[in-house]
Amino acid sequence: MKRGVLLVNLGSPDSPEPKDVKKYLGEFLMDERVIDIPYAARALLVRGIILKTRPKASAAAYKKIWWEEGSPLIVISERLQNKIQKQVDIPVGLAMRYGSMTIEKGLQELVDKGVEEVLLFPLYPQFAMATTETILVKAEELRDMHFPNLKLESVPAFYNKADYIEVLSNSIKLHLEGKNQEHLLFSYHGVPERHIRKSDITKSHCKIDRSCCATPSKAHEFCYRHQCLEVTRLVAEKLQLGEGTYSTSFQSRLGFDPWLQPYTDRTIERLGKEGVKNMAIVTPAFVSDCLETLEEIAMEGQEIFHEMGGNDFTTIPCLNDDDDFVNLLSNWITQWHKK
Ligand SMILES: C=CC1=C(C)c2cc3[nH]c(cc4nc(cc5[nH]c(cc1n2)c(C)c5CCC(=O)O)C(CCC(=O)O)=C4C)c(C)c3C=C
Ligand SMILES: [Fe+2]
Ligand SMILES: [Fe+2]
Repeated sequence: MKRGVLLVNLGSPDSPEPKDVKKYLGEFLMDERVIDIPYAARALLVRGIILKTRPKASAAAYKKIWWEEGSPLIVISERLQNKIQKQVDIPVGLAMRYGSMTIEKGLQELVDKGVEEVLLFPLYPQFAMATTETILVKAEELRDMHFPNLKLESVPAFYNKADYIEVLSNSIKLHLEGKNQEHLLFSYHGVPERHIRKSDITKSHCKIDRSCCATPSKAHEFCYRHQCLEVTRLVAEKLQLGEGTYSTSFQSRLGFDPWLQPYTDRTIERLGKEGVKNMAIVTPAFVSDCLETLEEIAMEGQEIFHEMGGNDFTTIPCLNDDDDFVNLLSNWITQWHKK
């Protein structure tokens, strides 16, 4: 069987104009795995409330980070794809879960190259229903509708793979050289707490308390919170970070439901108030820099820190198309191809 790979990331609007942002947010937020409430309530919330105001504000934020070549997330994902393609012998496609670079087009391009078996590669280190799961479900739906003979496999969450932790830790170390930060904050994209309970395959383990994510359980294969806390723990171990010099928080909450805590903006505020003058922040839920890292963290986060009296605020870039990350993903793809 001829094999190929489809890298899949989240997606971005076609442009930072409010009409394109509205179209993109409409598709994204109407996904039942992102806003997981019944269809009628979701439509009312998204089309009746969120899309009336958010596109203008989001478009203004996108304008601040947009590159000449396009959305950073898309441009970086394309660079990653091109570099991986140079290292592996099978076709490597790229698609986005939302927006114009659809998974359907990505699968079609691979099929046109004669591919009969596709390795779906969600570009997320941690599993979440709003990211990995929605990609896999969408790809299966498309296969059943348009490509009935195509075989699909997928790469599981890679948050705890030793070689990934090594590449991430080395990148953090490199970007912190000579920085002397007092605190390193690991900020992950948040999700509503309800998502964690829904993904708990044991239906009883996840209590979102101090101990559940540290107590071994089958639930952890699909527990976003456990997987984020593990990345922090493993990197801290590798870099020998001292107790109290690092912590974990969750960013980008939307709406009024409780999301995973502590929240990043409040944590930055607290650190500044406590007298921390020099902090750094890393965002390991994202493999590519995007709106949430370039604007929410590097711009807004920095502003909060300075307002609270902080001085140096270092934002560590995502792994993007760094050579070590390219080598890592290419190795995994080659291993799969040879199996
Ligand atoms: C209920 C809403 C949302 C959930 C749940 C959610 C989960 C989630 N998202 C990412 C990664 C990204 N999200 C990005 C932008 C973004 N996310 C939401 C909402 C939810 N995300 C919104 C409304 C937006 C758009 C921007 C805004 O209006 O604030 C991005 C950036 C995209 C870009 O174009 O740069 C990424 C990446 C993860 C990993 C995740 C769950 C783990
Ligand atoms: Fe998001
Ligand atoms: Fe847990």
